[in-house]
Amino acid sequence: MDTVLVTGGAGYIGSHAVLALRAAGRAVVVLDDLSTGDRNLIPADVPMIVGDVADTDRTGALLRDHRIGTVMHFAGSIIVPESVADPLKYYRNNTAASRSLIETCIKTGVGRFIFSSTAAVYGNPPTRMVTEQTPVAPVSPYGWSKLMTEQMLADVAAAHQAFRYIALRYFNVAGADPQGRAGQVTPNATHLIKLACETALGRRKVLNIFGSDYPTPDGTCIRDYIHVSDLADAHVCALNHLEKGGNSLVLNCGYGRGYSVRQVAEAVDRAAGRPLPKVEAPRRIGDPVELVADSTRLRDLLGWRPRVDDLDLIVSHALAWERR
Ligand SMILES: NC(=O)c1ccc[n+]([C@@H]2O[C@H](COP(=O)([O-])OP(=O)(O)OC[C@H]3O[C@@H](n4cnc5c(N)ncnc54)[C@H](O)[C@@H]3O)[C@@H](O)[C@H]2O)c1
Ligand SMILES: O=c1ccn([C@@H]2O[C@H](COP(=O)(O)OP(=O)(O)O[C@H]3O[C@H](CO)[C@H](O)[C@H](O)[C@H]3O)[C@@H](O)[C@H]2O)c(=O)[nH]1
Repeated sequence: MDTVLVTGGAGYIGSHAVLALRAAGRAVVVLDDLSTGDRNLIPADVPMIVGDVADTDRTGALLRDHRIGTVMHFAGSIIVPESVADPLKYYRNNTAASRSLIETCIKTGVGRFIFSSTAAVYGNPPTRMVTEQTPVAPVSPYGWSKLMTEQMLADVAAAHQAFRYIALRYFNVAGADPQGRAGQVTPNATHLIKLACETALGRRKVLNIFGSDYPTPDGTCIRDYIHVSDLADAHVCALNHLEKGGNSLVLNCGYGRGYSVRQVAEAVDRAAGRPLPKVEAPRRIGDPVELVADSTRLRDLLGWRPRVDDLDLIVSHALAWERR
């Protein structure tokens, strides 16, 4: 079996994909510039090249030398408000860097590509449940930078028969490896479950609840939180699909049910054994009211079966990681 290249493999989600690939018996090589990642998140015997995916000479040599058959492309910049303040960083490190990497794949004959996309491509969707047919309408440069990469992949796959891809649109990724081998280290992360756990451990004074007047049962926003290990498994399913000759796909990744900000905070209270300090704050600009993934296609087309679909488990794994 061919080796899999995991770009951004020293980051939060990529490191869990490395663990899932190894558990599936696959050979893996990581390419990461360590701008936000950490070498310690991946097993010591996984080869890691420190470099930028946009460095075409180095990446081309890597693809050839390691006989890479599939690229899983996690590397990128991920902070939505930062993308509003510095859009060119996102069009460089997400869109342009992905263009370079895709071109290197075409030049070296790598025919399978699995891409980390995002629910941010939907912007503020008109319906509660989001299917892959829901119109895309990003509201941030981050969302656009990812949608442009999806479009490149579709165009390149149409032009080159030997190239197939799967774009996985992640909803809210959370939790940590149940065995404590990896978790979120991303600096300046703005994610609710990470911040709530940091607050529960006294590293932050208070958890802001951004908006409590939304048209939802408890007034706070609703999201579909997917355990990072289940998401990592979805990548192994995607790899199997492409290796069996399956066609290119765009797939939502979530569980299909949502929790409110307050419900998440209460789950952190339960995991920590005491209530964390919370304060009601104004709405955060750009937040959609409710984002829940219809993940029927992921289940039906890839045979994905979640193993940790439980908010209390997600939160307890995230808290255990923060305590480490
Ligand atoms: N975390 C989420 O909730 C979420 C949601 C949707 C999509 N995504 C996507 O998933 C992917 C992984 O996100 P994450 O949460 O693991 O973030 P992360 O910051 O932990 O990981 C990104 C990794 O990529 C590396 N990197 C960044 N730019 C690089 C470059 N040019 N060349 C080589 N390496 C580079 C970083 O050092 C880091 O290890 C990203 O593409 C992100 O957009 C994440
Ligand atoms: O301290 C906080 C942090 C977040 N929230 C709220 O919690 C919900 C979830 O917020 P996150 O920042 O955890 O996640 P987002 O839904 O904003 O965005 C995440 O999911 C998106 C896809 O849906 C993108 O992929 C993006 O990269 C990723 O951060 C939102 O209503 C937000 O307002 C708070 O109330 N307080």
